[in-house]
Amino acid sequence: MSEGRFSAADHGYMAQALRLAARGLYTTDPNPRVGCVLVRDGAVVGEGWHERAGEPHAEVNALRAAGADARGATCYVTLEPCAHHGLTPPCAEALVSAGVARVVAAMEDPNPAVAGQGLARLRAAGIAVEHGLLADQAEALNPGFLKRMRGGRPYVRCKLAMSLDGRTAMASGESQWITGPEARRDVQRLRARSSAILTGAGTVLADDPSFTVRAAELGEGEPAGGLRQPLRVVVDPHLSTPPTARMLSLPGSTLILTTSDDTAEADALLAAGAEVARLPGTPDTVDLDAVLELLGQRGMNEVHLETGATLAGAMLRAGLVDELVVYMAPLLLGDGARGLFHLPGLASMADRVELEIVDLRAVGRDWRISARVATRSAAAQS
Ligand SMILES: Nc1nc(O)c(N)c(N[C@@H]2O[C@H](COP(=O)(O)O)[C@@H](O)[C@H]2O)n1
Repeated sequence: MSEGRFSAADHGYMAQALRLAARGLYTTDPNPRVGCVLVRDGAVVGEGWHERAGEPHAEVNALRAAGADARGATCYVTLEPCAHHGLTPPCAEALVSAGVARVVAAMEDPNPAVAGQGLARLRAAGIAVEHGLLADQAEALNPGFLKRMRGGRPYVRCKLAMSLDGRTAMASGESQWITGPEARRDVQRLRARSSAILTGAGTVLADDPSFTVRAAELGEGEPAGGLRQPLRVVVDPHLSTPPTARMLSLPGSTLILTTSDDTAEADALLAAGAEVARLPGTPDTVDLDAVLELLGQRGMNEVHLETGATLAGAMLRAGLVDELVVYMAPLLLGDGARGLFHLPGLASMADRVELEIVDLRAVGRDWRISARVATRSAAAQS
């Protein structure tokens, strides 16, 4: 739907609502990031954003701020107001009760519990309702929530760091530190916005990573209410993660996904604080479709894939990666050093993986390249 029918003032207020929504970037999971602005007689009378699941939605926070001034106001909201009773009551009812005159939503909510019913409820109450203003920006705020609501699976962002000659580590495996401190801080932001960090047992064995979000490195101050730690998920067909792995003793939870039925190893991991789940696959591989299916069922929106060339290559080949974020450092690591993806069987140009670079920027002394991958579901639609 064309955005041309909206005024410059409409655009400005929706842009303000989008900025408010972004304040929930690290905190709203598994809920979407949503912002709301109430305007009456050319003045903002209330604004709000959704901060945390179980707490008031953006519209309710804006209505509370506006009080009686909400009557006759226009509500600019970045996602269709909800119509259902979830953890909180329906926002559409609250907007009707407050007497708002017009609602402009950036986009419809694909949550099957909402899906147009919020807008319909407002229209039924005689409120002027429009949607489709700055919809692309609203969509970009919540890639994981929207993908999960539409298809049940999370959005997968694969983070990689490489030298200018495309290497991730020396042949010996030595890899610390390819990128500079600014890029590492940027990675903390990617982790902090994610529901889960997905890795392979090979990475756990080689690097003993912590995979935590650390307030001191995030560089944005700790959100009120504390930092949310993404769920750490290890793809581990042989249950080779040691119970002494560093991540098991750090804040947050760890889920080990395996095809092994070795109960002694599973019990040792359980005793160390991990959760162990069995999935389909072979003795040497966990079915990666089943991994994403499970994470979607568990309400994971954005999955941050931080792993070695084997799992990264398998995810890419299976069409399960939505976005690559590659940090390129001004270094040459030379022959014999390791590459980004293990892609066996990619033999001819017909097998190539197509990417679309959507953003390129300097991060400290490094470059960050963000690229969209043609995923299996997108390829099937084209
Ligand atoms: N329009 C709108 N504004 C917000 O601030 C929201 N958080 C949502 N979320 C939608 O409602 C569902 C969550 O409802 P509860 O918090 O459990 O009541 C979420 O799945 C979205 O569909 N919408």
